Amino acid sequence: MLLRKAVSARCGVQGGFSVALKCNPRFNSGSYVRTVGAASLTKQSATLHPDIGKVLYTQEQLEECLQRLGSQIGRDYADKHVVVIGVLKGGFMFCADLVRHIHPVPSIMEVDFFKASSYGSGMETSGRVKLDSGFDISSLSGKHVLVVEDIVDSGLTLTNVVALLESKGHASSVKVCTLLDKRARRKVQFEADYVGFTCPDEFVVGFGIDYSEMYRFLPYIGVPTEAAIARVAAEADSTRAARMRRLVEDNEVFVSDDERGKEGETAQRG
Ligand SMILES: O=P(O)(O)OC[C@H]1O[C@H](OP(=O)(O)OP(=O)(O)O)[C@H](O)[C@@H]1O
Ligand code: HPA
Repeated sequence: MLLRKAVSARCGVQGGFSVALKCNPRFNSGSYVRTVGAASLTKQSATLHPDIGKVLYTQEQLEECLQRLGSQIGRDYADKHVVVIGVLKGGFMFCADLVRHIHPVPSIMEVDFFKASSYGSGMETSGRVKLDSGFDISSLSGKHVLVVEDIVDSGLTLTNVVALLESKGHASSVKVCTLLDKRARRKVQFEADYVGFTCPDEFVVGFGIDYSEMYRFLPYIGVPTEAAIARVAAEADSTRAARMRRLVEDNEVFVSDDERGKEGETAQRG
């Protein structure tokens, strides 16, 4: 029989983000169990990452949001055959959590992922959206598609994704659920069907959302400090520059003076 001796611990992070945790000593090195709600809090939830200056949405707020969206979507798709498509990479965590909260469960619910990327390693959209060519669009025919995204910013990614699914997918319907809607940044008009939070015009990370591939793992959403942004940009620059130098030294690529200039320009933008 398991010895269930729960030890309460109170942990706090910036901005009143404070949660009561229970730690089961049987699983020693800090296996935390949440005192309320269904999802488990990890040790990370209780500790603010040093690169994060401000938490915008705590794990508890995200949990409430998942429950709200899960009920809305469950109601709307109750008797339908739905294919939930998470947009990679940023949508991986939100999509995985969302499907577990959809209630009632639709008649048939498939889950798939689709790679779309436009930000490269920087903080500004490149405006060019690369869509994954390996995805079998014909499999969507006659089904209801729900695209799940972490954030709508300029609106370019989802405009392209939805246009592609509508023109080539022959789905019965295509709707979009986004965790964050940063309306102030729109470059094209785009309205999501389900929105978690309307997000302020700040560069956010966490819960799947990255800056130069960093911070996707955070269980909350926050804003990185200026020092962290500068450090990560410098690291990305030196990695890119080192890769370029290696390729040139190994004679694997010929880089024209023009291209060297562009590389420098990209590096400055981070
Ligand atoms: O509305 P938009 O301006 O198009 O921005 C939104 C997109 O930007 C981010 O993806 P990113 O290109 O950074 O790729 P990732 O998902 O692999 O992180 C995010 O995950 C969205 O897909
Ligand atoms: O605020 C953001 N953070 C990270 N990636 C993004 N892609 C669009 N907006 C953002």
